[in-house]
Amino acid sequence: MADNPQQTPAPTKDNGARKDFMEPEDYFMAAAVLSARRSRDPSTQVGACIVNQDKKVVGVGYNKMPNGCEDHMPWSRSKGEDAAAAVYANGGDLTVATAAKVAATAAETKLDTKYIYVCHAELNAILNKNSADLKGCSIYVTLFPCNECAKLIIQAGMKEVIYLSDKYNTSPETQAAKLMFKQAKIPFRKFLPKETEVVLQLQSV
Ligand SMILES: Nc1ccn([C@H]2C[C@H](O)[C@@H](COP(=O)(O)O)O2)c(=O)n1
Repeated sequence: MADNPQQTPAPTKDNGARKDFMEPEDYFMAAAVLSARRSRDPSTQVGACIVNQDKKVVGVGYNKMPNGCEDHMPWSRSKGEDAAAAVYANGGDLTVATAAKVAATAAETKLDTKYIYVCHAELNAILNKNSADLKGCSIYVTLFPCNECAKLIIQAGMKEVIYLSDKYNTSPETQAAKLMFKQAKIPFRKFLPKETEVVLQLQSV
């Protein structure tokens, strides 16, 4: 050891430290998954956790309506789907449901769906940051970023994206995001957990 001061000394004996502690990456993705649980979105809860080069969490976020708008904005995915669901719920037949869906879709305006209002998890994590900037940070996300979030991630100077789900991989938003990450040389990779499940005890232990 004295020969090479750069080398980290190997532990000489077992110091009694716990061996089954959570790996850093599992912890960061778990923080994203837990943040997602805060979302009121009825179909997809998304969480994000930003980590700096010292492996410190510097921001978390989840998909939510803008502050003050939570109780007023629609969570519908499409007006047509809602109309059809309502007809089904009332015991209506498929023909009526289909007709309702077609009519509603034709008349649909974006103002009736969540997409135009909701703030994505990544945006909120970025805005919640507790550091001056996010240069060189990694972002752990439960769903692959869309094109708009990709722009934010790139412009913030983040260095990598680690994602859990890529369920919208054929959408133009995801494809555009991947194209931009590749051009900007920001690697993205699917998260591979060491632990596949984290159980939290919220009562006193
Ligand atoms: N990277 C992403 C992608 C989507 N979101 C949000 C936006 C919506 O609230 C929800 C997706 O809803 P769906 O189309 O699955 O009903 O997820 C996000 O925060 N970050």
